[in-house]
Amino acid sequence: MAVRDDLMVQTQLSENVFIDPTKDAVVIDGVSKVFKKPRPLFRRFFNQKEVDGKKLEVRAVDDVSLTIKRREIVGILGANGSGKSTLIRMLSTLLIPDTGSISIFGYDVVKDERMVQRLINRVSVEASFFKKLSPMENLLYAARLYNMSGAEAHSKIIAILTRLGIKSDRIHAPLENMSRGMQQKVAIARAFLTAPIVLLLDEPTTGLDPRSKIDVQNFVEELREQHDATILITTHDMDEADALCDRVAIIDQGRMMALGETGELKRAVAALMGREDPVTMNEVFMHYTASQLITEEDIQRYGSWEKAFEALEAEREDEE
Ligand SMILES: Nc1ncnc2c1ncn2[C@@H]1O[C@H](COP(=O)(O)OP(=O)(O)OP(=O)(O)O)[C@@H](O)[C@H]1O
Repeated sequence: MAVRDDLMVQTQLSENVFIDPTKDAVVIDGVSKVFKKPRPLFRRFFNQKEVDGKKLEVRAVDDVSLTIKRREIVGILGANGSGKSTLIRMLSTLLIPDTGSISIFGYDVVKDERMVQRLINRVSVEASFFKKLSPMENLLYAARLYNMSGAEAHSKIIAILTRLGIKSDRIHAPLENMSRGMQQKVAIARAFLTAPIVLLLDEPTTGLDPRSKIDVQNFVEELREQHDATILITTHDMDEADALCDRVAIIDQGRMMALGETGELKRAVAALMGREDPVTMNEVFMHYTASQLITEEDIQRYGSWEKAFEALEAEREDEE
């Protein structure tokens, strides 16, 4: 009887893949990841933590906590090297957190690695493909790995690639002849093919032209509507974050600096800047990733938010 009750709250997604849809899709709890920088052998021998005053460790992700509900689209925003990809890699079981825990629908990324791998799908620019083969051949290969029948896969592949704006003559031509942006679309198509439960998109629209960007963004929204997908997306494009994400997390040097709906964050930063109109997402980003958070005191001291920002950034550059 207990087993039956259990099954009632579980949804079977495919063979041996069950989720409890009432659980949070992603729970990141106090996660950190430190990388060691390469150092000369004799320094390793003496276990030095610094060389010429420079740290030999990078705290890529520093005590990050974030809970994402099913069907949410959450953006991870941060400058180059702020730790976005490291976080995504830990979510997708490619890296193990040093401290803290991550679960996907209650499955732990370390203990239940195999189940997590079935629930998530990561798209990144480093996607691996057989470059001599066409998009169709590459995607049929991927579909076979997911036990999809050839006929079902074929029609789905045509629909997705067409939807992403890839012309039919390109679908059967070698991938190596396609531009980087086009290849990225094929990587996105591969993730969409299997209608993942949790989709991790690592800078999916970087390098795409404006129309292609919109194609991808619309498709991401469709995926949520039609398949109840939960989507975590890293991007440098603030307009994209604004248009697509229910909430954004801003990270800087591995630390979570802000989390909230874009409108909420815009109003909060506008209030701090003493402005009536909401500020732009670019301004929100600049505010939370400035060398230090700009406080009301700073604004009074320097005369305006902009002047305080410039002064504090100049201080940071001097220190570096
Ligand atoms: N395998 C690794 N070994 C050592 N250091 C690493 C490794 N991977 C990442 N780092 C360092 O960790 C920090 C965070 O890197 P990460 O790639 O997560 O940043 P990011 O926000 O994704 O950057 P970008 O926007 O440029 O892709 C950087 O300082 C980077 O140099």
